[in-house]
Amino acid sequence: MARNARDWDESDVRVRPNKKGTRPRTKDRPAYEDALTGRIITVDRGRYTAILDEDTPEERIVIAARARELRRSPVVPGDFVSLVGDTSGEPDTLARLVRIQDRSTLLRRSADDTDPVERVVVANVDQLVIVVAAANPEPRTGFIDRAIVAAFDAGIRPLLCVTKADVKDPTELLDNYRHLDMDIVISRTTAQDATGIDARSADGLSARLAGTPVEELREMLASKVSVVIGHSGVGKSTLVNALTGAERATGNVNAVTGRGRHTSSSALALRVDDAPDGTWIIDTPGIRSFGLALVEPDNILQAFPDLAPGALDCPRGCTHKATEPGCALDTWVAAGSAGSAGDARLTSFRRLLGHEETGEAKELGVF
Ligand SMILES: Nc1nc2c(ncn2[C@@H]2O[C@H](COP(=O)(O)OP(=O)(O)OP(=O)(O)O)[C@@H](O)[C@H]2O)c(=O)[nH]1
Ligand SMILES: [Zn+2]
Repeated sequence: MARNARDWDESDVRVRPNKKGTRPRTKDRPAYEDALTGRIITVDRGRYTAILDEDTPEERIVIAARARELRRSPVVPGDFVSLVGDTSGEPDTLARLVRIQDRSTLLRRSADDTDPVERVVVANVDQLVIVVAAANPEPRTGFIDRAIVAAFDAGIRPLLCVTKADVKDPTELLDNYRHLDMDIVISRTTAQDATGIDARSADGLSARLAGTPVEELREMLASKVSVVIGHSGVGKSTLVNALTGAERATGNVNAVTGRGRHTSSSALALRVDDAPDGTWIIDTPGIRSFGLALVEPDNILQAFPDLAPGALDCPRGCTHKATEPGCALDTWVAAGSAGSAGDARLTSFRRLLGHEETGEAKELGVF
């Protein structure tokens, strides 16, 4: 089962327990009754950029520092936080961030599959947009499957976006995902004399993307907060820029973040253009994939809904590994119940399952 999103709050974040067992945050809370709520857009060297009074005439960007008692709690893009002190947003002012509000979802990862240390990536996102290129770089199903598992485990809806369909037909890749209830967008560039959306990439070059897929994606993002991940060079920046009008690479941050240059290594929430209020996309330049050390094996299986029913016939305690003599998944796949890509799906599932033992996933270049 997916974790219930409502079960998450900041106490799930790795905070070292207070020795006395008291929780100062709770004790201090009444003092912050006049605090204002902001949405964190980005975090950079101990400074938290928040947007306040969103979509009102008073909307403003406020920079904040964390209160002492929160020093060990990660604050990430997408977090709603309570701010006190100078929340005017005037130049050179600094507000104080006193509380991380309860999170609806929390996307975490371990640095790799054997690293139990969790890092919080983003909070309160509804969707994970997994961006892969049809070619150049070659798509890796292991990467996609791993991201789906991470999304499933966090109670976040995954979407798949395949770029560069002009370079290669992605049909074969997509055969792996036909049996999943997952929305897929196929993006491509179009001829310079055709209509489309010109968008700059991270390398400063402009590509003209076909309009229809970008509009499909824009609709899927509407009124939601989505986080995008993808390997370098897949066209993630181009896509994000097409949706937001931001030109991150050149340092011209979206109007919403206002001042200053943005270091392109930290995650940044951007408003989606021509979309309803509350439509945000969080770009994650440093994050290419997820270690799954924190994910229960059963949640890995549940993220493969084309295989999961086959495991009902497994012997009790079956680990579903390739070495299990009685694993019913082999029969399930051989019978065609998981479709024509069943073999590849089972291999991918087992590779993710085996992660904790071998580190093999990494060596095989699944990342
Ligand atoms: N042929 C083709 N090229 C594309 C497409 N989308 C993006 N590109 C090009 O691919 C290159 C990489 O695009 P970026 O947007 O910089 O890729 P990225 O995923 O942001 O890469 P990093 O910034 O390194 O993370 C650029 O030269 C783009 O113009 C596409 O659909 N088709
Ligand atoms: Zn089994």
